[in-house]
Amino acid sequence: MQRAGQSAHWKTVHRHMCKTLNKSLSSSSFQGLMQHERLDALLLSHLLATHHKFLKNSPSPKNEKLELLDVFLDLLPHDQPPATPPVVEMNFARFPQNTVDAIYSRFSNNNFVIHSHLDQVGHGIFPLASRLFNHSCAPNAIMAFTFEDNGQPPRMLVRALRDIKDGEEITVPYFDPALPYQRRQEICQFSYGFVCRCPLCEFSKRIVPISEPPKDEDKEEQATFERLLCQLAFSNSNSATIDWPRAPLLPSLPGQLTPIFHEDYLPRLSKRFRDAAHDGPYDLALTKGMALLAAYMIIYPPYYPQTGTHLLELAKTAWNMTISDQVTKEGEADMLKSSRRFLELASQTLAILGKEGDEGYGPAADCAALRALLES
Ligand SMILES: C[S@@+](CC[C@H](N)C(=O)[O-])C[C@H]1O[C@@H](n2cnc3c(N)ncnc32)[C@H](O)[C@@H]1O
Repeated sequence: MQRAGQSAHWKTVHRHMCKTLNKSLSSSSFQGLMQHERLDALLLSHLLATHHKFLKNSPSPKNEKLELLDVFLDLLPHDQPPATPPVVEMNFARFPQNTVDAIYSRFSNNNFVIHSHLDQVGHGIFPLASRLFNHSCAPNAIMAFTFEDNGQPPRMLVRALRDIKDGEEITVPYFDPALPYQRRQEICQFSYGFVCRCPLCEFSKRIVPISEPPKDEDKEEQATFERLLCQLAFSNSNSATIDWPRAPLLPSLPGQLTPIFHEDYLPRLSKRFRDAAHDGPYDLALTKGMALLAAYMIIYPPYYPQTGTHLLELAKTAWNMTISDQVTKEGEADMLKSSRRFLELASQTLAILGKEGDEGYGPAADCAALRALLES
């Protein structure tokens, strides 16, 4: 059944693209595009090939594919899409520029990144979501995706991160809100054609240019910085009793801590955490991991998926500490409590994202495996 479907699809659409595809993909104009523009070029060309085929052969308004294209063309266009849309060369005459422009101006504006456990796996248009959900870097909901193993496209689910009041707008993140401010504004402006005025962007706008974070060589300055960060995010220093902040932390962020928004800060800190969590020493991993968790609690809303996956890594690191030779008997009991608490918060958080298609692997399975170890 699936094979027959694929072969029909090839006849209708792929043959228009594929004969010239290899030549096109190796051309200097295609190679000069950014990674996401290449993906857009392929998707856009596919859409144009579909449009071409069905308009040419079946102009009846009852045609299902044409109706889908009508839905697509009814979406909000980008005011000023790039002058030259990226298009892969195809096996038929050039499209009229106004057709390409009409499609492209709706294309990037309504594209969503499809992810599985936060790894980007593609782009997609979901017409209902495209009509309903605006972006915020301080969203009250997230998008999750489910993947069925039956050749059907992924399904998008929108899940609330907290109670949403009657009449309050439901907003989702179109990209990772922890990206540097300038990068976030570029994506909003160039891909979607708007200026983001969410609380995180309004705050970020006031603190540019952002001062440099303490350097790795400045151990003392760095330790003071991380202590301050944890004091702001956690009401006490005991990792076994940490919780989500009761109110947003951003408004009370002192000036000394604004370097957490510097473009180098999060990538450097998460690398130091990952390296130490992998190779040890685990006490260093926990110090860096707590500082990173504190930064996430300031930047992301509570129960945000990225914080959930980090909490899971912290739970694993605390468990590894208990079975290492770095810990005393008393310290071991404390680390077990911390690991349980990290795992509890991680499980609550990742439950909101859901399984994203996995069975037997992925964060849900990791949580179950660690829970079994902690209960043994
Ligand atoms: C996926 S659509 C969202 C639904 C759209 N507002 C509609 O009415 O069809 C994306 C477009 O909505 C607008 N948009 C999304 N988030 C916005 C925001 N935070 N501020 C202003 N405009 C926004 C932009 O025009 C963007 O290109």
